[in-house]
Amino acid sequence: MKVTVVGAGAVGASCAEYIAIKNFAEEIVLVDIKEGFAEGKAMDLMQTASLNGFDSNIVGATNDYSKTAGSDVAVITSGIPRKPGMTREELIGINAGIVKDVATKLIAESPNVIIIVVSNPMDTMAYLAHKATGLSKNRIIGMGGALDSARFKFRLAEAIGCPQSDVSAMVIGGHSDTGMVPLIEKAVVNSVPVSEFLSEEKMAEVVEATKVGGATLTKLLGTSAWYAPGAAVSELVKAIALDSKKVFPCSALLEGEYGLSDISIGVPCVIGKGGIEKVLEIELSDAEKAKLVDSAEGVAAVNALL
Ligand SMILES: NC(=O)C1=CN([C@@H]2O[C@H](COP(=O)(O)OP(=O)(O)OC[C@H]3O[C@@H](n4cnc5c(N)ncnc54)[C@H](O)[C@@H]3O)[C@@H](O)[C@H]2O)C=CC1
Ligand SMILES: O=C([O-])CC(=O)C(=O)O
Repeated sequence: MKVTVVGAGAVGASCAEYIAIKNFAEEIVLVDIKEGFAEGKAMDLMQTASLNGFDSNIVGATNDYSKTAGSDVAVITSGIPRKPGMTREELIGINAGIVKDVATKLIAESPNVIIIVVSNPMDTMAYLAHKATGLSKNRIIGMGGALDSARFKFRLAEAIGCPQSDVSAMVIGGHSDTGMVPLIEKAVVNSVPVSEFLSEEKMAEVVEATKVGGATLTKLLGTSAWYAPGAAVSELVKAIALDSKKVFPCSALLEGEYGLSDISIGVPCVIGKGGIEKVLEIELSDAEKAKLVDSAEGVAAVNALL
């Protein structure tokens, strides 16, 4: 498998590192507009190969898309991150132009590529990538829910005092501070509902901490996070590479599912070699449905700014 990662900054380099360490890709191409930056990150990462025990070849390129030709998967992380106090939506002005340009260049070199959109505001950038490229809906995956669900599991395990590996939980909806819908009623610790362990008040705290997970880290770091985002992307790429049919919440273009259309938003998806192979329409409670509809209104309002 050949994977391109556009943007060799914090998230892009983390994606490349986790993909390399998981050792399922033959080649990883890092692309950035900053002269020499991607080449430097690629060389630095390649010097970890004997230490970390991987065989992937990592190459860097300054804005040279010919190096990306024949990619199976391309991850778009190019663009600016938010600073403390900002929302993801405020990044649209700069990032929309970058995502549109990059998506078009990627398709020109790799007509069969599956694109994973990471740049924020992610749901709107995934929607824009659809509009700009006309690719079929299975081939554009917005990454947000995989990360938000990992943060939800972290918060649940912390509150319950159990290992994260025992927690199964999912966040759907828009990847925004107010739009995420952590499905607390469906969250379990090895099949036991989390309500057996946590009070209503504690569950509400966990949900709130999950929704502002990115903002909390941005305040601490001065810029947004990269380790968990990179790890989340690497798991999506791995599911495609291994055709594993794993379920992740991803921002998918909806055509009537959940009563929503003409919008990319986080819903559970089966991920395999075809990208989004299926959007799963799970049973939602009335409260969950109402939150998803609210979230979709928020995403649609941002899409209208394109
Ligand atoms: N969807 C998600 O869950 C997450 C999304 N993000 C988003 O990912 C994006 C990247 O974040 P960071 O890596 O922290 O930022 P960063 O500033 O560290 O890296 C971005 C890189 O993109 C490059 N770049 C800018 N324009 C480009 C172009 N036209 N072509 C190629 N490269 C270009 C920059 O030179 C820079 O190296 C941000 O928009 C951030 O909000 C970050 C974390 C999670
Ligand atoms: O918070 C941000 O701006 C970056 C991001 O999407 C995340 O870490 O969830």
